[in-house]
Amino acid sequence: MRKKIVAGNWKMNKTFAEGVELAREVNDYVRYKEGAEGVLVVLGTPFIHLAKVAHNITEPSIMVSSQNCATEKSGAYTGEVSAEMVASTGAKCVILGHSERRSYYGETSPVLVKKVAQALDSKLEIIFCVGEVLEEREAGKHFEVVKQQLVDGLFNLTPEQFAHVIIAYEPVWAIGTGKTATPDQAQEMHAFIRSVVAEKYGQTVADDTSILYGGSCNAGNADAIFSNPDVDGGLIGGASLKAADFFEIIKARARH
Ligand SMILES: O=C(CO)COP(=O)(O)O
Repeated sequence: MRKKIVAGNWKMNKTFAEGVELAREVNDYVRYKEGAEGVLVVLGTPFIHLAKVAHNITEPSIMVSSQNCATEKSGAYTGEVSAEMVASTGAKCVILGHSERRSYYGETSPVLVKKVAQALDSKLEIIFCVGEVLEEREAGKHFEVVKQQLVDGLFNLTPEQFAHVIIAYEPVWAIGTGKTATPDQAQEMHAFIRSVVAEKYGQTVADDTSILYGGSCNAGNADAIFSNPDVDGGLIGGASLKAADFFEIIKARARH
């Protein structure tokens, strides 16, 4: 179902104690302060924080997520963490296909297809990231690139499986750079993504799909980005690392 979502991707930040404290603060904001009504909040923590954070969260509107999972269920894969293990912590979601994983760890679409299958097998929701690099945008290839990432990574799914996917559009040139896409650029790409989903799965499924924007989204620009009809929320990196900043973004999502 299409939802208003604000997801934090902590990336490789926060010691265990710091992460547990940040999650507690976010939980308290959502619980005791006004303004987060109707927003699904996701906390994308490092693996080692998952069990404790999932255990501590009291608010049903907060979902705990990992930032990756393995391509296999179990076995001799030193250093890997499976979707089944993630689910066993109480986490309900996994972020897959982030551009940092695609570029630094060689995650190609065939790898992502396996990870998506594992996540679905373990009943995890999936935040699936797509987005073009600067050269691709400058060459006018951004629509083509994003469509190919969707087709190659997700479109082997049945409509029932696809219902567990949230799409995050993250233009790589906007991630961690302070250079956000303009609200018009975000809307244009989100509408395009929805049309590509509609072509494959039909308009009803497309209308039910949540599409998040990510890339230098913060309390100052969230209102403008979230006011677009095809932007259902945000995937937030740097600005998710302080509870007060993150809560401002949650409130901005709730307002629109
Ligand atoms: O990559 C992102 C979220 O997944 C965005 O990161 P920033 O919000 O730090 O630009």
